[in-house]
Amino acid sequence: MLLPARTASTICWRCLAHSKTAQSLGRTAFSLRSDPKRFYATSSATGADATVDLAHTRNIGIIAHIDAGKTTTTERMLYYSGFTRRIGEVDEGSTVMDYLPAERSRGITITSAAITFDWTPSAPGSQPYTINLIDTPGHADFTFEVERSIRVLDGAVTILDGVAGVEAQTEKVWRQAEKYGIPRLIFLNKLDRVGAKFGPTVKEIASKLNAWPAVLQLPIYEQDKRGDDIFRGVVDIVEKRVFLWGLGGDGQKIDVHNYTWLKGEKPDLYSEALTARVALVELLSEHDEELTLRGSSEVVPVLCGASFKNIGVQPLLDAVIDYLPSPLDRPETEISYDRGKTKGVLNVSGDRLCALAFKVVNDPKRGAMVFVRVYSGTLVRAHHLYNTTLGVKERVHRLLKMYADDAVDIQSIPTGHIGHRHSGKGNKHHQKVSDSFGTIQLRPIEVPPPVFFASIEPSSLSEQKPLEDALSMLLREDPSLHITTDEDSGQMLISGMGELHLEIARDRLVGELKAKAEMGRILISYRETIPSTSGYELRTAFEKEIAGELVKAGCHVSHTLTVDEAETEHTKLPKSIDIEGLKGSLISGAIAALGRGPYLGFPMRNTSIKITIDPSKDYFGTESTPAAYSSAARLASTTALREAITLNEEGILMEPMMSVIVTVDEKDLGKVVGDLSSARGGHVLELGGVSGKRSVVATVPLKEMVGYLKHLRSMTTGRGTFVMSLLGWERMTRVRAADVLKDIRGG
Ligand SMILES: Nc1nc2c(ncn2[C@@H]2O[C@H](COP(=O)(O)OP(=O)(O)OP(=O)(O)O)[C@@H](O)[C@H]2O)c(=O)[nH]1
Repeated sequence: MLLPARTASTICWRCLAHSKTAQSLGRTAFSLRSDPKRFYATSSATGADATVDLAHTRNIGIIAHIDAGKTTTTERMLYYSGFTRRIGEVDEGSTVMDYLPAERSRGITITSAAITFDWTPSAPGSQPYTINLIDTPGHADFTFEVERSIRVLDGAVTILDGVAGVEAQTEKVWRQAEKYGIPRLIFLNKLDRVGAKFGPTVKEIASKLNAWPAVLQLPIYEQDKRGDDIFRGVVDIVEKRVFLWGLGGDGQKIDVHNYTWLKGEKPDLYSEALTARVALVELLSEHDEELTLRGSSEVVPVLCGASFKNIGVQPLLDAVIDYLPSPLDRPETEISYDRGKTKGVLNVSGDRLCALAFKVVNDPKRGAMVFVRVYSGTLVRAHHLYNTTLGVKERVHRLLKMYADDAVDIQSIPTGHIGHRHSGKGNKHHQKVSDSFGTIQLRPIEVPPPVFFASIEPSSLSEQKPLEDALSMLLREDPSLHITTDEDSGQMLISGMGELHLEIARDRLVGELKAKAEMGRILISYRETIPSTSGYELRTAFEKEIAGELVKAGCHVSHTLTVDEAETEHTKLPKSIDIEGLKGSLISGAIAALGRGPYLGFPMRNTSIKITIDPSKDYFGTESTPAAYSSAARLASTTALREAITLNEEGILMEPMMSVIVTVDEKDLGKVVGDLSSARGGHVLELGGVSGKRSVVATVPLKEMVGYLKHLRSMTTGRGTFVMSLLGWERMTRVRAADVLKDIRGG
């Protein structure tokens, strides 16, 4: 059987992208839609940018485990496309994509940067393509950042470290991309490193990523004078060509040979290439039809190279064009709506503007910038939009095309494109409009619960306001950071996904946002609950002078061990009472009490509060205000919860339990398993992996995982890696809880 010609194979691969069926959809932090009543008619106006040909556009992301080489590869892409004049290096802190000072100093990506550049594929007669690229972070603390970017992409390049293979965080981001139906291709990087293994890594792609690897290239090595293997280039299985890169150059000079050369120079590799081609043809013929029918199997193109040595990046860019879909190739986007009685799903299409604001970045020069992906219609400068999250009408002040931290003003962002909206001077001029749309959700993501926290304090009283402003800016950028203020002491607590997450938040607050503040020790964020035996009821009356007026309210509270929610129940209320308003006040009071547990001030879990009002016993005088009812509910709830835990202190603290995946060499497996299960109190659930590299899946309390990376490295001579994610909270024994108490109180 013959492999289809280049165009035919491209079409075949495109079918693959097409075949991704129903996409998940949902909630978003913020989505935009033109106000159809007034602005629909004009929203299809075009600017210069609206003419961009969608078939010649790719919206792609670069995803991988930490340090696989995402930024290094992206910097080469920018260089070969002519976008930059010199290659930025992670190790020198000179990259375009990692432009934040915190990123450059640590050599890691923290926030997804977006960039637009053109690439003309190497096939003769090719037209230029526009690539909108997002480089995502690899560290597990920033998984939320990856997810919110992935959901707006049409395709992703997954980078693997040729020595480490498929690492745990790669599996995680791979599954995230799968969730949103994003077609992927794989770039097997770092093949220049000693210990790089092409074949075993391809096998790992099949076993760990559950994908069918379609090997499109094979690596070529040459021996130097000392007999060491030097990575020189790739054999292109599809085009039947050989690409060799000059050593030490900028990667622009590529020697191209045909198979006759390969047969003469490297007969073994030649026969491997023939076998690989047969395997590729068989794989394609097996999956081409099936894929469209089943849509569940994944055939993934695999390419190889060494970005740092400037090898393999140009063919990778060609592959992005050939094998990843354009916005036109993607299934129609769906939005779900909920207007109370009517709920449903709509396809987004036509001229009507529908865009998703998927991220906010505070630019030191330009202020708040909103990343926007347009799904239908055209986003035009100076037009008005309806913000479905806030229920307000907004004017588009400026539109920009971003080049990492540089920007160019544009008139419009057409369907299928990613751009930036300058958010103007906040929302204060936005006009509230009646919400005829109800709740509209487009590709929702969940903000994960924080598991670490620290106190944060201004250096002086006068710095309080600037600190609060800086924090609100940081929170706008990163919804996985949370701020809570202790109502009694006024102390602010910042919480987030991990130690690194909070350390970086601190560095950015003090460095970039110039806040004069101190952050306390980073501690684990526990949860509180009530004893399993408790069933406590309390009636409370609230009487207080607020702004010179005496206000009164009362209610009756009971709580049970169930799920996290506050319930209210009211009977026989006088007609004059606004039940809905009252209910809201009581709920907000109860929620405030649940947000700050009575034991150590951590949020409550698995606790339900029931509030009942008896008009014959509780206050309903003119002195009763909503604020008074809210305070009464808070007071009653807190007191009832406090009473419950003094009756029985056992098991009222809950700790985060983590799902941990550790990857180690075979020889270190025993040590690592022993350490996890005995020293750290974990449960080892599964041992996996083959050919010398093994993985351990375990559940371990987060408390025991603090500082684990350092320990793992010392146990495994630096070769072990791990990722973890939150599994849930578990009640702590009295002994473990006592340790926590001691630690928090500094005893
Ligand atoms: N030998 C070798 N080193 C590489 C290669 N590609 C990247 N590196 C090095 O690997 C390290 C990590 O590279 P990055 O590009 O920062 O990796 P990343 O995936 O962007 O990392 P995060 O953004 O922090 O997740 C740097 O020291 C690079 O110089 C390669 O092909 N060969």
